[in-house]
Amino acid sequence: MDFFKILGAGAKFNKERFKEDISVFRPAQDAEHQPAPVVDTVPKELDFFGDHGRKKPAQASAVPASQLSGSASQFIAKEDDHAPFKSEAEVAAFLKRHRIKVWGTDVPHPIKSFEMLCKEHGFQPFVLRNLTKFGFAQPTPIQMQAVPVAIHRRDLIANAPTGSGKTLAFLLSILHQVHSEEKQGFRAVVVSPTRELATQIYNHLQNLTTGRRVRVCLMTKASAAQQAQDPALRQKFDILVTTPLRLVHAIQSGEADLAHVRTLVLDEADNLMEAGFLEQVDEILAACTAPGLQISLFSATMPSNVEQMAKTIMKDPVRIIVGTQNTVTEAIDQKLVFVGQEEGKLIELRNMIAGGFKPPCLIFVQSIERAKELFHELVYEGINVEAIHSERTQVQRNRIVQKFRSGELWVLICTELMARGIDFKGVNLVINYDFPQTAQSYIHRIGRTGRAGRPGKAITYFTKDDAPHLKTVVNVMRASGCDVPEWMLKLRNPSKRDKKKAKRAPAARDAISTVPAYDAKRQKHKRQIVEQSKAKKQRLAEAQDAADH
Ligand SMILES: Nc1ncnc2c1ncn2[C@@H]1O[C@H](COP(=O)(O)OP(=O)(O)OP(=O)(O)O)[C@@H](O)[C@H]1O
Repeated sequence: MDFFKILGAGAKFNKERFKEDISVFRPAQDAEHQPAPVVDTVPKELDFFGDHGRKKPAQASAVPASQLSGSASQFIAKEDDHAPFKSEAEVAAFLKRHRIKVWGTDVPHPIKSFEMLCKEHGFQPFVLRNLTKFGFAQPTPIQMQAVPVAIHRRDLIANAPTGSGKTLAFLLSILHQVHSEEKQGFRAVVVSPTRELATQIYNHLQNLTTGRRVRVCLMTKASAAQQAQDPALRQKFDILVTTPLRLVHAIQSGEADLAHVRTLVLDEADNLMEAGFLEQVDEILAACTAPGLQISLFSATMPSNVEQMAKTIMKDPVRIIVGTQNTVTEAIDQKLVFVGQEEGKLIELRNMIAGGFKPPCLIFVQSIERAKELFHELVYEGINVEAIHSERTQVQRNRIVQKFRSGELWVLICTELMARGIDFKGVNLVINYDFPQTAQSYIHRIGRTGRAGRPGKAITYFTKDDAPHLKTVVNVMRASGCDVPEWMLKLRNPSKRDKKKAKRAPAARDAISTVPAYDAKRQKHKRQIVEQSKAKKQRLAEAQDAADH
């Protein structure tokens, strides 16, 4: 038990040590003068995704650190920012400076600025206008390299940290492709794992197409039904944003026709290529029958087996990695907190709330049931708290997301549903109330904070039952530049079997409750009855709403 007490000291992030990592998600001018990267291959002990020994990319040549040191002028656009590259050596130095690594044949040169999109790549002026209008002044490193690769219609595997601007990277290349008014129906499709993320991508796209007749469809039950009734409507859309299941239903029922699709983007690709989604992705690929389909995969995590699988559906892909693969941005202050037993978590959380904390805050738990339990514990704490999970209706989910975005909600309890891709600006704190089941889950969950260069904090609670899996998170912390105590590094990595088991099902845990077990059971039963009746009322109200419209 003493051993675990020591763990309570946690591990702290060393900001000084890895401060150059911030360049991987800041727009270009921030990154311009960051020091050259030190790590090009993943050390064996940190190789939790099995990528050890990957060769260095050909393009990255050494640049003297003296040429890269920062100064106040790094925030001022330089004259030659819009000028084409003069030599391959200049390209290599540029890539190195921005911690961009590229693999592939005949890789197109990166862009130095958004202006280059119009000057060199034939983008229409409205794109630049809208980028400026919505505050995108300079490309981030992933945008610098992924956009030219995709507009040259090369298949692409893009791996960059959470919050580093991957969405804009794939949306810009789609806009380049669909600017003509062909009206053939969907020419580009973006698939993302959740409705929330699809909605966010759709909204982003709406902003970027302001003032243009590019028609974007967010596929919902209602929009699919509309298109089923009026096939002519389908012809009017250029870009489709959807989740896999919704799209497969639409394909099977004839509501969606992907015969003219020339660009397919899988966002959170490693998630989409996991068991639950893989069949659906196969079906979507089979429905894209146009010759020369270009496929792009984007994610902050890309395990090597997924990458191997992806390559079987791609032609001569270009692979881009920004920063060190499968790590977390330096902007996030990561901490592990030992809480003893399950009930220690609630004590720790209440202490933190009583001591004052800086909202907005996201709290991740491992199941819907636990999200409900924690909500009932926190609802009387005097903080504005809500819980979001897949049992809430879509209307409720939209309303909660909107309230959290507006600051009306301070604390949002969520399941894995919200772990990927969701961009809440300014989340200050992520708490892993339940220990994440995989390294990917940890990276994506805590990646909801520390986005676009903003600072953030992540706290992960662990009990003595989580100890065998502790090393999974320790490895990510270490690879991201945290100072982790020596003894933590000496912990054994979980075995392959343990990893598989953890991935398959979350750990068994006592209910989240401050009342004795028997009372808790009775309270839970009462709560279930109240919730069922509330849900019924909500469904009736929504049905009534729909009928009124
Ligand atoms: N060039 C840019 N300049 C300034 N802000 C940007 C730029 N590109 C993107 N952003 C902002 O950065 C934030 C994160 O972007 P985005 O959601 O695309 O991250 P991501 O890399 O897809 O993260 P995740 O892996 O979590 O999905 C967003 O708020 C976005 O508006």
